[in-house]
Amino acid sequence: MSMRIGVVLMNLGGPTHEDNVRIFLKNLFRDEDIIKLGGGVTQKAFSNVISKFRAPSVAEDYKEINGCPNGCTGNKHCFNRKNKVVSDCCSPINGLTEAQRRGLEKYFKKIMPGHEVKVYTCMRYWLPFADQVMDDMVEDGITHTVLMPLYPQFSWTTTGSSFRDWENVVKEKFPDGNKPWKEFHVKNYYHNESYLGAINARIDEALAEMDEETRKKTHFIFSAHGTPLLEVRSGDPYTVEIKETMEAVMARREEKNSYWLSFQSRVGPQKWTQPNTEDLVERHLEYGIKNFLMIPIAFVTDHIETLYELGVELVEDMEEEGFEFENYKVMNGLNDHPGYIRALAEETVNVLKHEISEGAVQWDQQSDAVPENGSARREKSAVKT
Ligand SMILES: C=CC1=C(C)c2cc3[nH]c(cc4nc(cc5[nH]c(cc1n2)c(C)c5CCC(=O)O)C(CCC(=O)O)=C4C)c(C)c3C=C
Ligand SMILES: [Fe+2]
Repeated sequence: MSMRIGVVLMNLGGPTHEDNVRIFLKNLFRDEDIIKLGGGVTQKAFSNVISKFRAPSVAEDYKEINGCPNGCTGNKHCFNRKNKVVSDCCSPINGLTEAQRRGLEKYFKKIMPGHEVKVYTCMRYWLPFADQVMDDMVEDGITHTVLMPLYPQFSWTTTGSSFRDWENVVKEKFPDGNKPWKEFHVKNYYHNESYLGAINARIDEALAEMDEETRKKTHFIFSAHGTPLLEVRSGDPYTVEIKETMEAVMARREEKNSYWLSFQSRVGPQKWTQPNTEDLVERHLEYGIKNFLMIPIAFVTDHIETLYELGVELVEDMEEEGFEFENYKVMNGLNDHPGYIRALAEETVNVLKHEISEGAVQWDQQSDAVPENGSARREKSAVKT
């Protein structure tokens, strides 16, 4: 049987319509990897109540940053696409993850012309779920599966949760342990040079829109989704990996702007990782610093946390408190940046290195992440070209 590779891009997903914001949140709060209530009836009751309570205000935020204004760009399982609904309340994470899927599939056609590589998206809290993805893969005759988290840093709350969910569905679908493919996992890839290069290219794009004087006085705020401190104490590597990512990005820049790390999107009463992004910006403003480049560091697409929380809410909150910015910019998400797509391809090839013959991959030099005149240095690729 010839080899058919399936790469599964695992992400969180987001609601595609106002009517499913509540169900999306219910799915999220029911996940015992994210809210540690042990599953069972307590967790179920909690997720019912909290999702009902939270949905109306979260729906308003999604409306503000709607990712589906001209018809749905999401995956083939998208509820809107099937019913030809143009939603005014769709998370951009859906369409942008689909763009990454298409970008990677196209890239594989170029670099592995002798192999069939299909790319799928698999969302944890909204369509398509693992169950649907596996049906598609069986239909496509996949023989080798690579589980590729769209989280460069490992956390049990994100990648860990997606892997666990996948494994549960595999057990249900193939109870005799006879799944029709060999499976490979990518745990994290924050050291990947193409990934780091893509972040630096996005930083350069943002700086290129400023005059030199503004550029020099711009402070970089690397903002990551926080986690409860309890996660860190119980050994979740995410926070350390986030810090290492930031240092690796900065180590590759020739011009060193002042830079800081903070955490956003706190949910619930528990203590979360510190400092909080809004508090850190406020502290800078109090010192008279008024120029910021916000760098969403744990996220690989634009979505509610970057576009709304950083792009709208933070500025409104600071201005309400009487602060003024001279220049405030949020870096664009990596989305389908060629460097990020290449990183995903490199990590896929790396876990399959014992399965594919030498010379099967023809790396494409032109899709390198960093433009010649970028201020970031390009390091040698981690994977031989
Ligand atoms: C990228 C890393 C992420 C980590 C780590 C993470 C942990 C984490 N998240 C919640 C609760 C919520 N997260 C929500 C949205 C959301 N979370 C991430 C990423 C991480 N979460 C993304 C990319 C998104 C946005 C999805 C989109 O549609 O745009 C939400 C829903 C929104 C809201 O109600 O505010 C919740 C809730 C916890 C509790 C947690 C760690 C324990
Ligand atoms: Fe989250």
